[in-house]
Formats: sequence, structure tokens, C-alpha cells
Amino acid sequence: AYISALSQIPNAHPSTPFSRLWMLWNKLQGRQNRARFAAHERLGPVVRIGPQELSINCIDDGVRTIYGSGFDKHVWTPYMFTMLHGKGHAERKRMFANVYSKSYIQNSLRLKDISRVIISGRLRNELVSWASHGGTVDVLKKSKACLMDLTSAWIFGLEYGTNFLEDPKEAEEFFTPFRGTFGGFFWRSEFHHITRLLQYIGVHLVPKEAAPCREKIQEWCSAKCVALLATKMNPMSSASQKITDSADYPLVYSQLRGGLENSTLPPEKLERTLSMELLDHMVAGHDATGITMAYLLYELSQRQSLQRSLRAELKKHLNPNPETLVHHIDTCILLDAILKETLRLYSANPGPWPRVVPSEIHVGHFSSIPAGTIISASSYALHRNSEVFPRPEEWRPERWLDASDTQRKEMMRWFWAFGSGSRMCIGSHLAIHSEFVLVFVLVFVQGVFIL
Ligand code: HEM
Repeated sequence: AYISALSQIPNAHPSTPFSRLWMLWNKLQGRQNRARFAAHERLGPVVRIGPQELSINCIDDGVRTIYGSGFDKHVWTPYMFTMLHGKGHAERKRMFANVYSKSYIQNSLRLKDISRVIISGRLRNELVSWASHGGTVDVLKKSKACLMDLTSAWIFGLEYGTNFLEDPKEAEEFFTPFRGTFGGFFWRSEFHHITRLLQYIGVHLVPKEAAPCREKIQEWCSAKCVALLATKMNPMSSASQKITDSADYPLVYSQLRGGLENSTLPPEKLERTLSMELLDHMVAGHDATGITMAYLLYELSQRQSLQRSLRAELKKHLNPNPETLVHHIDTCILLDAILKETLRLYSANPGPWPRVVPSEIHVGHFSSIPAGTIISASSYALHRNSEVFPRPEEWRPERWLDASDTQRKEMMRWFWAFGSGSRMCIGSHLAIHSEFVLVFVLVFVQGVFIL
């Protein structure tokens, strides 16, 4: 192993040229990002973390090369988030990328409707009641519930979305098993196979009832799909055509279903592919966005003067009406800075995101990195570059406002909360929109914040 082309690269640990144990151990301890970052701090922007595996923490000759050139992922499933190959992935992404684009989201009457019902209606009512009772609220739980309601309505339509905000019992039934799998961690990582293997011999790494959680959510998604079909919202039916044409744009569900029906996918695989694909959107839509929201509120709740400034900004630019916020997103610079800083310091999807090198490349100062090497970067480490983000462990939205044009440009080059390149987060505009409207309502309900 020492004479491999990777032997020129500093080792994160003396064992890394021979085994992946160091990394797996850190993963199991839940500190893989911290361990990698510490290794980068000691050894520079390129470190070896396994016999065939590197971690990088630089943009030029690093993130740009690896993520800008469409390198394949290396853990396979047939759904877009984890799809392995560029070609199949691009075909799938084309089926619905338009419904997640910024202009689509900004112009969607449907999203306005969803925001009106869920945010201005259900959430505002909840907030008023919390404020008047003065009790304690589990902000993470409520954020996730609200964002699941938003995401599911965006995918399936308001009528078929969840109502977790008003139905905490149903929310609990859904979230309890989900939490039991560490937010889906066991489904996706190499530990998934170990978990399954151990289950065969009766050892349950996650609570027994939580293990089939993915199946449970999938079933739920399938049921939604079937319900939609039954009410003829299928885009192929004339009823759906009416709905689609009259109520601005098609649902994510209809869009994807149409795409899959016109693809080479065997018909017997359609239902499962559809529901599993949408499941990924539902998980991504409520989980990372909900975590981000909880951190944002935690920080904001400790800064009364910032709350006042935020309220003044929103008042100045808009009537207190979240449905119109979508058109003013670019003028709310303080809100933008608050969200960016939260995504920087508390990246809810921090990575690392591994890719496979297709043919010899160079990274950092190292050349001849062979094909087959697995390379990954993480926003956790990129966002802690103290030359770009001084005092990186501090939550300071002001850093985005006080930066010169050059500094801000550099900060944006290193800002990687949604990844980059062809596998960049498809839901980033929806996530930003959802966070904005949520904060908006929160700062305008008296008593929720100290204002
Ligand atoms: C704050 C919220 C969110 C964060 C921080 C986040 C972050 C990310 C990141 C870093 C990736 C790239 C993964 C990689 O490079 O391998 C990603 C991919 C993805 N995200 Fe998000 N995400 C968020 C919200 C959402 C939402 C709301 C949706 C959809 C409803 C969504 C759907 C997806 C999908 C489908 C992919 C896979 C894209 C592909 O492989 O082409 N995400 N997300």
C-alpha cells in the first residue's frame, strides 16, 4: 500500500494506507466530519483516509475538479439522490428539474396557496396559541412537522399532503420510527448492510419497530400515489389535465409520473420507482430544512437586537404577508445573511459526498491520482476555513453584510451547503423559500420572539 500512487499524500492516521477502520470508527462515533477536519488542519487540504480514499478541503484543484466534472457517486441505489451514474441520473433529473427551479418556485400560484394555508393559516394559529399559553415548544419537532406539510403539499398537492402541524399524533407515528434510524443514516451508509445482516441473526442495531422505517415511509408515499391515481390526478387523464392547466403548474408527482411513463422503465417498476423517488424528496424536504430552521431559531432567539432589525427589514420591504415574500427574496438581505450563516455553521447535510475518479487527475499539489480513487469533500470542513470565514465557529450573520465584494465572492466560492455541479441539491430554492416564509411568520407573531 505504501508504494501506491496515494502514498505521496499525508495519512489522516497511520492505519489509513492499509484499512478504512479509522474512518469507520469515527463514523460510528458520529464524529467523522470533526476527525476529517482535524486531519486537514494538521496536514493540509488533501489527506488520505483509506487505502483508496482521499478527503479534500480546497476549491481550486479540489471541489471544482471533483464535483464540476460529473464524477460518479459510489454507493448505488436506483433513485436520484444516490443514483450512481451520470447518464441515468441526468435523465431522471430532467424529468422534474423544472419544478424545482427558482423561477418556477417564484411564479407558482400553487406554492402561494400552500404558503397561505400552511404558514399563514395553520402555523400562525399554532404560534398564537403557543405565545398565549407561554409554554415550551419543541422547535425541531414543530419545524419538521411544518416542513413536511409544506414539502408533501408541494409534491402531492394540498389536499393530499400531511397535516402534521394540526395532527401531532400522526406526526409522532411518522417521526418516531424515522428518528430510530438516526434520520435515515442506517439506510444509506455501508452500515445499512451490516444492520440487515445482523437482523438475520436477531441483533437489532436500531429498535426493531424502527428498522422497516424506510418501508413505512415508502408505503405512505405509495398510498399517496394510489390515492392520487384514484382521484384521477394522473397527468395522463383528462381530469388531471384540467387540474394541471387551470391551477398553474404541475405537481412534482404528476411531472415525475409523466416522465417515468415516457421512459424506458418497465411498467411493473413504475410504482416503486415513483414512490421511492418521491420519498427521497420528502425526507430531504423536511429533515435538512427542519434542522436548519431549528438552529436558526435557536441563534435568533438569543439576539434581540437582530430580531428587531429583521422585523424592520421585513416591514420595510413588504406588507406582513408571506405569500408575496417569494417575489422579494432578493431584497431581504438581512434574512438572507441569517439563513446563509445558519447553513454555513450548521450545515444540515454536511457530507462528506464521495465521488469516484474516472481517470487520472491531480488534486491540490498532488498529481497522478489514479482512476478508482474515492474522493470526498464536506461543507463541514469547507465552511470552517478561517481565512475565508474568520472565527468560523461563531454564528455571525454580520460577516455576510460587512464583507467587501471581493470577500463576499470568496465566501460564496466556499459556501457549499447545497453541494455543487450536476448532483447539487435540486431542492435548494424550495428550501430557501420555505425557510424564508417560516421566519417571516415567526417574527410577525407577537410574543414568539421578544420584540
Ligand atoms: C436546508 C435544506 C437542504 C440542504 C442543506 C440540502 C443539501 C443537499 C446536498 C449537499 C446535496 C448534494 C449531495 C451530493 O452531492 O451527493 C443534496 C442533494 C439533493 N437534495 Fe437537498 N438539501 C436541502 C433541501 C432539499 C429539499 C427541500 C429537497 C426536495 C424537496 C431536496 C432534494 C434533494 C435531492 C433530490 C438531491 C439529489 C440531487 C442529485 O443527486 O442530483 N433537498 N441536498
